[in-house]
Amino acid sequence: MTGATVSTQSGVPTAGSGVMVRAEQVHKSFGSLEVLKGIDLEVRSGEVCCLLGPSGSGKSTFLRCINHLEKINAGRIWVDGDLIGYREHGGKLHELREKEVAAQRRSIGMVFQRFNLFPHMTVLQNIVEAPVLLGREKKSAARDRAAALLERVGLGDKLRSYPGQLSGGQQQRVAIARALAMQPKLMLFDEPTSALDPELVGEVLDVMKDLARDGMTMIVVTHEIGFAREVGDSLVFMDDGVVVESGNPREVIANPRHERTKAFLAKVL
Ligand SMILES: Nc1ncnc2c1ncn2[C@@H]1O[C@H](COP(=O)(O)OP(=O)(O)OP(=O)(O)O)[C@@H](O)[C@H]1O
Repeated sequence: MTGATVSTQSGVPTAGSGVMVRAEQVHKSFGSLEVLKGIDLEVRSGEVCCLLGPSGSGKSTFLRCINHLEKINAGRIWVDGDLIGYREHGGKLHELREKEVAAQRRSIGMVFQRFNLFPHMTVLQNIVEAPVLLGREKKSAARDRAAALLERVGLGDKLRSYPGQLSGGQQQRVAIARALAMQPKLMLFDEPTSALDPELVGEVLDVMKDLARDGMTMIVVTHEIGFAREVGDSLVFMDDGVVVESGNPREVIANPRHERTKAFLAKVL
């Protein structure tokens, strides 16, 4: 989209306006496969948005577009007033430089289905490494904060353990602490509990509930309907690259308006 003319829209979100994420007509294709077909979505600061939908509907791709892991083909995404991937200047869009992209990515934490921890590093090193590598703070300060974050996710006694010595639920909690170490404005969760044994799901959801209570803005791709109902401020149901319906999670779950939402909920409930 470099050099594309910017349409002068009213109501473009600015930093501190209360809108953390706005997506407008986001399109994404892989070759001839159109995966996102015009996604519109807004998440206000401090809200938890739960993204539901069948396999292949484009949920992960959408999260990856927010976090620069994929590049959109058309549309716009703002995070806290920053246009993702682009800068507007003289009525045109210009692609951000690598450093600017890195800065945007640092403000967004992402937790994946698989924890992707470094197996040869201790839990503490796994968390300290990113902020130190990025030159954000001295190692001693980063270690103190990492230890406090591990305490927060209930792993204060596992600092010196290696990932292989932990359960899946504990590893996922380390991954959450690692994402928080960058002090993100926004947390994206891509099916954070779907690789876990059922008895470990609750401990990860509890950490996420705690984050939500503290006012973290979160977009959560999940099939945990109970979590969406209890914690979600909004529920967005996606199918085949479009938002089919969205609203208050309790209302959508109790009274889905669209047949596709009804069919999906009937399967997962
Ligand atoms: N890098 C890629 N290259 C080609 N196709 C891709 C790529 N990433 C995703 N896709 C395709 O895009 C479609 C949507 O995938 P995506 O992972 O976003 O769906 P999803 O809703 O998150 O599904 P799931 O719940 O199974 O994770 C799928 O058909 C997938 O095969």
